[in-house]
Amino acid sequence: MSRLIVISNRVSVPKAAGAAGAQGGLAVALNSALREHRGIWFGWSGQEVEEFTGHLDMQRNQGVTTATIDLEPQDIEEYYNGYANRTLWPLFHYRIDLTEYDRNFGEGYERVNARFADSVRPLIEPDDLVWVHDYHLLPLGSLLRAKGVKNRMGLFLHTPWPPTRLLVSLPFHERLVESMLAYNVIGFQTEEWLNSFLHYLEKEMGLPIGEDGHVEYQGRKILCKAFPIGIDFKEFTEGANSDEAKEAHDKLKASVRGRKMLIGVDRLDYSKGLGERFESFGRFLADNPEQASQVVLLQIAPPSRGDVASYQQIREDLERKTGHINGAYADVAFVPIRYVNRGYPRRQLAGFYRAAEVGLVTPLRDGMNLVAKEYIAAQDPEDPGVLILSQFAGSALQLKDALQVNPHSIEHVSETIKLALAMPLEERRRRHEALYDSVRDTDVVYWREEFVRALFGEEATPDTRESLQIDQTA
Ligand SMILES: O=P(O)(O)OC[C@H]1O[C@H](O[C@H]2O[C@H](CO)[C@@H](O)[C@H](O)[C@H]2O)[C@H](O)[C@@H](O)[C@@H]1O
Ligand SMILES: O=c1ccn([C@@H]2O[C@H](COP(=O)(O)OP(=O)(O)O)[C@@H](O)[C@H]2O)c(=O)[nH]1
Repeated sequence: MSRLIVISNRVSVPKAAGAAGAQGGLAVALNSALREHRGIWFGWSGQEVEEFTGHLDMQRNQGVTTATIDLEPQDIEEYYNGYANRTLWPLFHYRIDLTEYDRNFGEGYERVNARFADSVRPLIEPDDLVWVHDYHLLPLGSLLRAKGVKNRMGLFLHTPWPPTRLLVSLPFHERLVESMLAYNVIGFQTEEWLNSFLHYLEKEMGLPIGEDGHVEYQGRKILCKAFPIGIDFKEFTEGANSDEAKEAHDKLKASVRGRKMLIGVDRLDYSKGLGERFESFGRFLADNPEQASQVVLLQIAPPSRGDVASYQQIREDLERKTGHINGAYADVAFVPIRYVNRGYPRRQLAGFYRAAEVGLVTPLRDGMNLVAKEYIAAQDPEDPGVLILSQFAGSALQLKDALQVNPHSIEHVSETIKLALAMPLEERRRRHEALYDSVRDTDVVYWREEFVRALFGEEATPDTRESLQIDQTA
């Protein structure tokens, strides 16, 4: 019977969890996918050990078996802080101004990918499906192939894939992309990132692209396809109806004392457009003085990747901007921006989302953005809030009934805040209904089933599909 072996940099075991909510959407989505499957989730524990031993820590938590390894300080510096978060992350988010090309980072990246391959290899049985996640582990599939793994293997990239003109600024880009072609399936969040990847294969490698998204390389067929990720709709909406969510809602509502509220929830990351968002809110206050004391922005921003300088800078920048706006518009009993540097459990977040008249999701570039979907799922359908969504988030391709904005345009976002706050109930309901249906129908279960189905490929049989609980009628 086939099992699913999921491999990602970060594994959501209590030991690795850190502050509530600081793990981001990948951990949230995979936890939910793994609960449904027999199988193993393998990755880094998030812990540091003086010297790498390869020791596997196996645990079973809430129905999910995890296997984790600890990494040594040089690994974390060169692989996680270095190549993953100072080279690939900014490059994949179109920020070549922040991208650092340090050869040591590349070496650390290859070393840690080799360590992942050595450690996970003994766990893989002949019938297993192997599902690798994200930019930390692009070459892992080819390293496993070199170790004799013949299983079907898939890669899902949670971030954007950059245009070819940007990607070619990466030294050894050819080697990186070629290593990805060891997978049987390569998945992206949206058609936009998929098309950028196919463009690279065509223009830089001269590979013909089949109409169905198949690429032929060295006699093998690789399926390249978009699989937009969703939220765990069932779990989230159950949580949104919990006492914890209601309490969080009521407390927050009481604290704003009749004022309208906008909410932002983002890891403290420059890709999330927080600086531009604060400036836009400041512009709204300046342009609408009659509303300036009647509107509050709650920004929840748990710190992320704090060892990387660009993340320290964004933190300083936001503190300065918050101080500036609050200094200008606060009075003794009121501050317009509540800027909170900590994470909250999702049940409480659900209560916060529901208490806010406007969800402000304005990344400059984002693979998907699950917060946008959670905001919709948390609303009261009778009196829903309005989602303002960046046109550069992957989720914008699905959430067409949101008020879409260009987050770089301070004026546009400021005007859209005004529009959202004044939107009549009927229009709010109409937009929400369409958004809600989309969030419900393309949830994380749908995403997982679609990807696993593709991973099975032509070898899927009713028996193996049943063993992975794939909908037999789909
Ligand atoms: O593990 P960290 O370094 O703390 O970062 C957290 C995660 O951030 C990124 O999340 C992405 O995945 C989401 C779910 O698919 C998607 O909605 C979002 O747009 C992406 O930014 C990163 O890709 C993950 O690997 C990290 O675990
Ligand atoms: O205080 C917080 C902040 C965020 N999150 C969760 O972290 C995820 C963020 O995912 P998203 O795709 O929006 O962005 P990412 O951080 O993965 O780039 C969402 O499920 C949020 O509910 C959370 O649980 N608590």
